[in-house]
This record gives sequence, structure tokens and C-alpha cells, in this order.
Amino acid sequence: MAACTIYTVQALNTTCSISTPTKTHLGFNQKQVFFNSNGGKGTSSGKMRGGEITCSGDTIVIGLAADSGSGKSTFMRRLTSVFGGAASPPKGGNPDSNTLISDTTTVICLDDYHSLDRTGRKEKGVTALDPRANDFDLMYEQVKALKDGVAVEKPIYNHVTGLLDPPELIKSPKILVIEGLHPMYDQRVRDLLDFSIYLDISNEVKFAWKIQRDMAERGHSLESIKASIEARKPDFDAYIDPQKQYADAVIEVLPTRLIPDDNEGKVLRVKLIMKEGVPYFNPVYLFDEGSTISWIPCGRKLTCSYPGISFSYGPDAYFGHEVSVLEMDGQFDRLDELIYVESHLSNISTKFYGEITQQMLKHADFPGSNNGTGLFQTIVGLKIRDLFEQIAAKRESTPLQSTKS
Ligand SMILES: Nc1ncnc2c1ncn2[C@@H]1O[C@H](COP(=O)(O)OP(=O)(O)OP(=O)(O)O)[C@@H](O)[C@H]1O
Ligand SMILES: O=C(CO)[C@H](O)[C@H](O)COP(=O)(O)O
Repeated sequence: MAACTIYTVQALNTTCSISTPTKTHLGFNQKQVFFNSNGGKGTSSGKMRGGEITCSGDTIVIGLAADSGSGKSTFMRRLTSVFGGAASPPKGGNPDSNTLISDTTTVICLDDYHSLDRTGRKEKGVTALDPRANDFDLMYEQVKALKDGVAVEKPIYNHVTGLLDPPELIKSPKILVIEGLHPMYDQRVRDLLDFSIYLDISNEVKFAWKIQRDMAERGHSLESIKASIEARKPDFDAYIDPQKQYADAVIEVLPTRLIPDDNEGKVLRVKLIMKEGVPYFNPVYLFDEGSTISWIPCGRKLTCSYPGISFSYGPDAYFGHEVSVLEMDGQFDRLDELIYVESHLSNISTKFYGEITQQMLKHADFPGSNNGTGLFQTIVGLKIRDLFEQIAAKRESTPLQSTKS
């Protein structure tokens, strides 16, 4: 970049460097820059000519990958709740928007980067999981712009009509969460992530959840649910599942081992797999960091009806990475007694004693609140808050520095 002059602009705590040897662009207003849904970079006023701009914002970007029906929305509700304030779609916008905005967080759904609508996919014979049905160039441009503090006009994929609706304006938030099928698929997007999570739901459990939701709430038949799972499986295995190797934390949901040959999928064994050495992320541990522990907490302080509860913790390897794994099998009878378990966990990034229990009680009606899915989603939410606060503190002491490493 030639003769780069740095101007601080008013909007969004963002600093933009403008590569111009003269000061003729001083009138440029960063608020007017959009990355439009054709992937182009432009200004609404036309004042910006000739120069290249590079902005460095304060936004941290979190990626959440999972198949459809794997609990992403539930996780997002737990995460935004940790930051306080309610999350809602952009005010006055498209009622079918997939975006959720709260004071601190903006959650965008990567389905909005489908390049083929429902009919287009049908005609070409590709599923939504296939990279050919998604526009990764635009995803990269827009996530980068938001990370850099620049607003974008993001397309909307309408799940009701199956069409691509006119774009919506998304402003750069403090925390941007990109959730969906492919947040870690494209290396350029992956490199923008400050933290990444993969929800790994085993086939048996995914099937049980999908039946519960799509039969009960959406009126689908058992046969059509089975057929849709089967049709998605090859692309899921090829394009979605491999992303877990890149995740900083994986929540793996499996059938219980406490009930022999259980096929109901109600009692779950859930693992929280936490990568070691991730900046600003200290894995949670049980009793003694780095040791291997098995713990049955049932007894005087924790009521457990059949089949009971068991925890385990220890070091392991995951796709060649050193990880710590915390596992919970079984379910809680009484959520208020969760405080007993919480008090034996360390590095949980709570701000006060009992914060996990309080969060779980607050959302007792969310699916998974009585088992490891809710517990570990809540813990990951607290770890993300901690990561955000550490990065913000570091930026305050050393402005304009990259924080990833
Ligand atoms: N932890 C859980 N325990 C039990 N059931 C769950 C859990 N999480 C999700 N489910 C079930 O799965 C369904 C889908 O959950 P959710 O809507 O959060 O997933 P999603 O990944 O956002 O789905 P989609 O992408 O299709 O909108 C819920 O309606 C519920 O039936
Ligand atoms: O895997 C999905 C992600 O949520 C959806 O199936 C995908 O977005 C396609 O949408 P639709 O079901 O509207 O055709």
C-alpha cells in the first residue's frame, strides 16, 4: 500500500487506513461504505475514488457450525442471554430475516449466502450443503467487512418461500456470530474467526430430535424425515462434518451409556472437547487440571433418579490436536442442585458464584436444560464472553494490533 495515511473516522470505533498520497479523501465518511450483495465495494456518496481503504474494527467473530436441527438456535439464545438483553430481528425489516441483533451481539445465519434458491438447487440437483449452492466469496467479503467495522448489505435466504429476498443492512457489532452449515469450510472465512464451535450431534440423536420437531411442530411424516436425513447424509459427510477438525470447542452429543441398548435418545452423553493453546481460551476442568477423573456426583448433595449421572474429565487427542474433554452422561432431576456440580468445575469464566446455575434456571424451558447440552452450551457462552472481554482489554492497552495470536 503506497504512502498510507491513517485517518480515524467517527463511526463504529473503527480506524480506516486510506492509501492515498494526498489528503483529498478527508471528506470520506465511513458510515457510507457498504459491501453490497453483489460482492462489490462502494460508497453511497461517490466521494471515495482511487484510494484503497483498509479498516480495522473491534468486532470479534465467532463461528458456530452444525447441521440443520442440531440445536444452533437454542445455543444462540443461551449465548446472547449471557451478554444480557433480548435478541431480535432487525427492526422494521423483512419479517423472515434470519438475523438476530442484541446490544452486544449480531447473529447472522449463513443460509443467507445460499447462491441457489430452493428451485435452483432442485434444478441443479444439489443440496444446500453443497458448496456449489453457496457464495463463499460474498460470505468472506462481508464477514471481513463486518469484522473491520464496515456495514454490509447482506442477502436474505427466505426459509418460508425458499427464495432469495432483497438484502438487509447489517452494521458491525461488538460480537458477530456466524452460524450455519459452513462457517469453517472456506479457509478465508475460517481465518477471520476468533473462536469456533462445532455442534456434533450423533446420527441417532439427530434423528430423535428431528422426529420430535418435524413431526410434532411441522407436520412431516416419519418416512419423509428419514428420507430427508438420508438425502443429506453424503453431503453432510463430505462438507459439514469435516469442519469439526478446525473447531476450538466441539460439543458432541451421543446416546447414553447408562442405559444398556438405549434407543429412545432422551438421556444423553455429552462431551465438551476443548482445544489446548487457543488464544484467550482456558479449557474448563474438573477437580484437577490435566488429570483423568471419573465422578459420580449423586448422593447427599445431588438428587439423581434412574439412570443417574456420571462425569469424566481428562486430556485426549482430537484430529491431532491436544484437547481436554469434559463429559456428562445422564440428566439432572433438580436444576437448583446444579450448583453442586458447578462448584467442582474450574476455569468456568463466571462473574459470580452460581452464575451457570442461574443461567440454566433462567432458561429451564429450553431443550437440553436438564443435561450436558444445556450445561456445556452455557459454559461455552461464558467462555466467549471472557474471550471478548480479554480481547477488548488487550485492544485498549495496545490499540490497532491484531489479536488472533
Ligand atoms: N439440547 C437439546 N436437547 C433435546 N432436544 C434438542 C436440543 N437442542 C435442540 N433440540 C431439538 O432439536 C430441534 C432443533 O433445535 P434448534 O431449532 O435449536 O436447531 P437448529 O440447528 O437451529 O435448527 P435449524 O437450523 O433447522 O433451524 C428443537 O426443536 C428440539 O426439538
Ligand atoms: O440445511 C439447511 C440449513 O438450515 C436448510 O435445509 C437450507 O438452508 C435449505 O433451506 P430449505 O429447507 O428452506 O430449502
